[in-house]
Amino acid sequence: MFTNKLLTLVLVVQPGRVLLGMKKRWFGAGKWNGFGGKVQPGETIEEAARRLFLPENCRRKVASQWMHKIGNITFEFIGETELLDTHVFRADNYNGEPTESDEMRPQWFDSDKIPFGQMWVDDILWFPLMLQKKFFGYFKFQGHDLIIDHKLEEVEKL
Ligand SMILES: Nc1nc(NC2CC2)cc(N2CCOCC2)n1
Repeated sequence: MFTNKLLTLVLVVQPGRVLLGMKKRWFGAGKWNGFGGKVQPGETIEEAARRLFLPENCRRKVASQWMHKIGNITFEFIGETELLDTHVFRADNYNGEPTESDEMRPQWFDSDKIPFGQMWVDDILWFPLMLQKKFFGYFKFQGHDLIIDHKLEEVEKL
């Protein structure tokens, strides 16, 4: 019997570069990743993605279509009953200046120099899809560094 934890992940992709953040604490600390986290009770997945990515003073200024959903990845960890149901968005029209927070230290990376060695091990598998398509993914992990099984499927609609 599994329970689902709803999570968001926002990637800012611009011509030739991707914005990532160095996670400074808690789950995934020490890894580069997109921006996101837990969906709170009473908010939609999209509202959570905005809240977790946009600083409070910018939220009103950014139109709702500033991001679009491009993926949904389910992570299972052997021996654990909670699945991470992660909803992935791209925010290509974001032209703000990313600022460091308690959680994340932002940095731009050339698209051909993504630091996969310092990221979750699944990222190298789905990032190429994220740049072009929409996709469903499923990853079964043993611990946090070993992928036992995975599926990736490009889709027209999520
Ligand atoms: N890129 C990435 N890869 C993940 N892999 C699974 C842990 C093994 C999780 C994850 N996030 C989960 C937490 O919320 C942000 C995104 N983000």
